Formats: sequence, C-alpha cells, structure tokens
Amino acid sequence: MAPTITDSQAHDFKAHYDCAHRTSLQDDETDDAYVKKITRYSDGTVKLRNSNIELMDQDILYHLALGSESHDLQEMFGDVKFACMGGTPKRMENFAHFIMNEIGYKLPAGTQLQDISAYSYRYSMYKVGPVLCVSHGMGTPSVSILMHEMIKLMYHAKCKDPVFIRIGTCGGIGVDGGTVIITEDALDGQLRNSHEFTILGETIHRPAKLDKKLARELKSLSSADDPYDTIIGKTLCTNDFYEGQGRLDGAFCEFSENDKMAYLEKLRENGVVNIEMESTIFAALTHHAGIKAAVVCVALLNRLNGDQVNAPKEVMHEWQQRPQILVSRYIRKVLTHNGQLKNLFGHQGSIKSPRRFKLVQQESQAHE
Ligand SMILES: O=P(O)(O)O[C@H]1O[C@H](CO)[C@@H](O)[C@H]1O
Ligand SMILES: O=c1cc[nH]c(=O)[nH]1
Repeated sequence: MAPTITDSQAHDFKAHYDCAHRTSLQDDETDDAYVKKITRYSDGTVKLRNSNIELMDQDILYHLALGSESHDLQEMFGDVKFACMGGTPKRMENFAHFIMNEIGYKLPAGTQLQDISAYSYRYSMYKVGPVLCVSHGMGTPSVSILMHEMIKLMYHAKCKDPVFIRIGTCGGIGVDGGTVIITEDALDGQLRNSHEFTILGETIHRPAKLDKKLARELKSLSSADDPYDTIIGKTLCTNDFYEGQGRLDGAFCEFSENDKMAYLEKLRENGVVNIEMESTIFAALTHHAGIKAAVVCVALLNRLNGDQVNAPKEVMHEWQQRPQILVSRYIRKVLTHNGQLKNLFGHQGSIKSPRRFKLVQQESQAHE
C-alpha cells in the first residue's frame, strides 16, 4: 500500500530537506551533533531520516533481493558492525573469505558462504558474522542506489553504530602503483567537498564528509613491515574513467597531453593523491545518515606516468588485497577491543602468519 503522508510528516521532510540546503551555513560541530541526533535512537540503532518508511506495510529492498516482510532482517543482519563495499562481486567474495579467516569466524558445519543478493542480479552480498561484504558496481548512481538500501537495511535490522568502508582501486597522482590511499576528503569534478544531487528538479549539495578519526586510525594500522606505502590524502571522484579523469586513451579525446598534465598538476597542488568514481556519494550519503565511513583504495598506476592500466594480472590481484589487509586489521582491532574475537588464538590461520601473529600480540598487549 502506498504511504499516506500527513502534513506534519511533510513538514518533517521539509525540515530535513532544508537542512541539506543549510549545512554550508552551519559549523561542522553543529552539523555533526544535529545529524547524530536525528539518525540514532538512544541505544545506538540506526534511525532513518524518512518517516515514510515507518508507514509502509513492507519495504522491499529491490536491488538487494531482500524485504522487511519477506525476510527477518533483524535476525539475519542485527549483528552487523561493518559493511565493507567495493566495485566487483569477486573482490567482495574474496574479502569475505579473507576476513572469515582473519577474525576466526566459523560457518555452521556443512554450510558455505553464499551470495545473499544473488537473485537481484545486481549486487552481491556476503555475510561473515559482524562483517557484510557487498559489491557496489561502478560510478555514483550505482553506489547511490546501494547506499539507500544498505542504510535502510541497517535500520530494519536494528544495527548499532555500523561502520561503512569502501575498499576500492584508483589511479594515483604522484604515487606508485600498489600504494594504499585512505581518503581524507572526497572532492567532486569541480574540487568541491560535496556531492551534487538533483531532487525534484532542484540541485542540492550534501557535504562529502568522511570520518577523519577513522581515517587516522586506519593509517595507524599500516605497518613499517608492509612492503608498500599507506598514505592519507584527498580523492577526486569523477563520473567517468576516460575523459572525466583526463585520459588520452578513451574513444574520444579533445584535449592535448599538455592540457592533461596541467590538470593533473592542478589536482596535485590541491592535495589530491588519487582519482576514483564513488567517494563523494559514499561520503555524502553515509554522512547524511550519521554513519561513520572511510574509503581505502589501492592505486593501480601513477597517472603522472600514463593512462593505461597495464600491470600484470597477478600483480594487480596482490595490490587489491592491500586495502583488505588494512581494513581487516581495523575490524580485528575493534572486535578484540569489544571482546568479540575470543576464538582467534584457537584458529589455525592466525597462528600461521607471522605478521598477523605479531599484530595480534600487539593488540592483546595493548588491551591487557
Ligand atoms: O575498484 P573499484 O571499487 O571498482 O573502483 C574503481 O574502479 C572503477 C574503474 O575501473 C571505478 O568504479 C573506480 O572507482
Ligand atoms: O585510474 C583509475 C584506476 C582505477 N579506477 C579509477 O577510477 N581510475
């Protein structure tokens, strides 16, 4: 049944809508406190900024092949603490297997990981205890649809203070392929720290804010033993991989190599260290929902040296594991801190890897 919206709910909607226009006038702290107030219940569970949903008999999360009536979402997802997302289904399936080993999670006997959203034929979703691993496709429209449904999923499931992390790939600016980059600020094609939406024919901007503390915490989990650099910097989010990222090798190119290099230099002068295609929408919608979020990508090339992604497949496969390793350290740290990683030492996989073992030792000492 379609929801009926009362005047007071419409007023509520308008207040929230006005807030989206107003945020640039507010200082960050007021904005953060306001967002927190309207996006959390007192027990930390996610509160939606859309009262229409409560009035609906059921909410179908169409692109996830889930629904609030057809599935017991609280039973299925109520324990989720981390929602990790990345472009491809295969990367997220690999991450699900990787994190399962890293946190010592054991599936019930006789079962194996399954793609929960397989029948959507859109996104893939795997659940490993408190960790959801979801593919988001390419570009901001694809991520936008997923984020609406993921945020509603967190609400229906009554998840407490979930953290969203994008695990991606990017082009580096002045950094070597294989470098791990944590986004400090996500900028749109015009270097604005916001995402532009067209709603009811009107243009609005929502701040593309990520959690700075989380970014620093992730950075602190990089290790001097890692055979690659992990850095923090600004990320440019574009609507295209070719002309939109100043590549000379698309089907069309109406600018010169000099124009391209001048543009990349301008980005560098503005503190931009990488280019990808989802960070502004990811940051804007998580911030609007009061959800702590981070973006961690690995550079597949240094764009100052060229445009083609030509590293060997095996090399790129190894590079793509690097953001996953960093994120898994964070997840293990939080779970250890919360006393939820009790089985770790009993789990063979953890004892086998010296680096992982060292980290576990450090963590347990830090919490003694
Ligand atoms: O590696 P993922 O997460 O797919 O992200 C990057 O790769 C895609 C382009 O190849 C874009 O979606 C870009 O953001
Ligand atoms: O150059 C690159 C590489 C990966 N992803 C992008 O969006 N750009």
